Amino acid sequence: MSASLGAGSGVTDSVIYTYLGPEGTFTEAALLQVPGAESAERIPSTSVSAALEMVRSGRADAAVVPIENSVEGGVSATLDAISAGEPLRILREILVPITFVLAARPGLALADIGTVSTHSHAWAQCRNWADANIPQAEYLPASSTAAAAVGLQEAEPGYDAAICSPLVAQRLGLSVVAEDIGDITDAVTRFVLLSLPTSLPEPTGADKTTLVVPLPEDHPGALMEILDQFSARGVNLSRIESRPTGLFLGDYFFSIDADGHISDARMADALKGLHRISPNLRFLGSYPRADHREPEVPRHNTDEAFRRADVWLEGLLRG
Ligand SMILES: O=C(O)C(=O)C[C@]1(C(=O)O)C=C[C@@H](O)C=C1
Repeated sequence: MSASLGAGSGVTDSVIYTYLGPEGTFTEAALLQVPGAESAERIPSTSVSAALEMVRSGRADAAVVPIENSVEGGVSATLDAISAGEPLRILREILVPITFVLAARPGLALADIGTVSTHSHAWAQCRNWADANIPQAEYLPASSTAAAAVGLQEAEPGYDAAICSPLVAQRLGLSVVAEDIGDITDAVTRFVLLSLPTSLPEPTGADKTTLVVPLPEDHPGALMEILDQFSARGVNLSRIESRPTGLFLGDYFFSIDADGHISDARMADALKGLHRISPNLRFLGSYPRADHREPEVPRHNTDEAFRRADVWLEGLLRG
C-alpha cells in the first residue's frame, strides 16, 4: 500500500486501485485514463459499494466508480454510497464515450433472444433499441456490462445475450449480433476517482466542486435558500439531484456539482453560506474538470472583487 496518491497528480505505480469490475467494464476503461494506472495494481470489485469499502478499509488507495451518465443521469449507487459513511474525497473526474453491442450465445439471431442481461444503466440507454429489435426479450440485471458478457461464456448461461462494450465482446471472443445499439449516439459516462480525504488538487481555473447538502427539516424555502448561495455569488451548477436519505419518508439530501474550486473566493463564500443553512453538508472535493471548460465569472464575483470588499470592510471596522 502506498501513501503517495498525490492530490490530482503524482499517482505512482505503487498505488493500489479498485474499480467496478470485472475486467472490461467501462469503469476499467475510465481507470486506465488515470496517469500511471495502467502499470499499477488494479483490483476489480463486484459493486460500487464494495469498491468504496476497499478504500474506506485501507485495502485500496483509490477507487474509480461511475457517477453520472449523459442519458440516464446520476448513478444512485454511487451518490448514496459517498453521501454517508466514512468521508471520501474526489480527486478527479474522467469521461468515457459509451457505445454498446449486443453479444449472444453462438448461433442465436435477434429473433431467438428470449433473455438479455446487462447493467441497469446500460439497459436504460438501449431500451428503445431493445423495444424495436428484441421486443420478446426479458431483461435480467447484472452487476456490470462486463459481468453480463463474462456470464455468456459459462457452459449454461442463465440468459441468451448480453449488452456490453465492443471491446469486452472482442476480448472474450463473443458473437456480436448487433452493434452500436445505444438509443443516443455520443452518450458519455462520467466517473470519479475517490480516496480517503487528502490534500486538495490545485485549482486550475476549470474546476468542479461536489457537495452533499442535507435538506434541513421544517425549514420552508430551504431549497431556494440553498440555490441562492450559488446564484448570489455567480456559481454555476452543473448537476443537482435529490436523493432520499433512507432514514424516513420525506428526508432528502441534494447531490450538487458546482463550477469552481473551494479556493475560489466565490465558492468559499457560497460554502460558508450553505453551512449556515445546512451545517451537516459534506464537501466531497474540488478537482479539475475533465473538459477543461472555464466558467464565466461575473466581474463582481472574482477573487479580486472579494478581496477588495474584505479590505473595505476591515477599513470600516478599524475606524
Ligand atoms: O457496467 C459497466 O461497464 C460500468 O462500468 C457501469 C456503467 C454505469 O454504471 O453507468 C458505466 C457506463 C455505462 O453507462 C453503463 C454502465
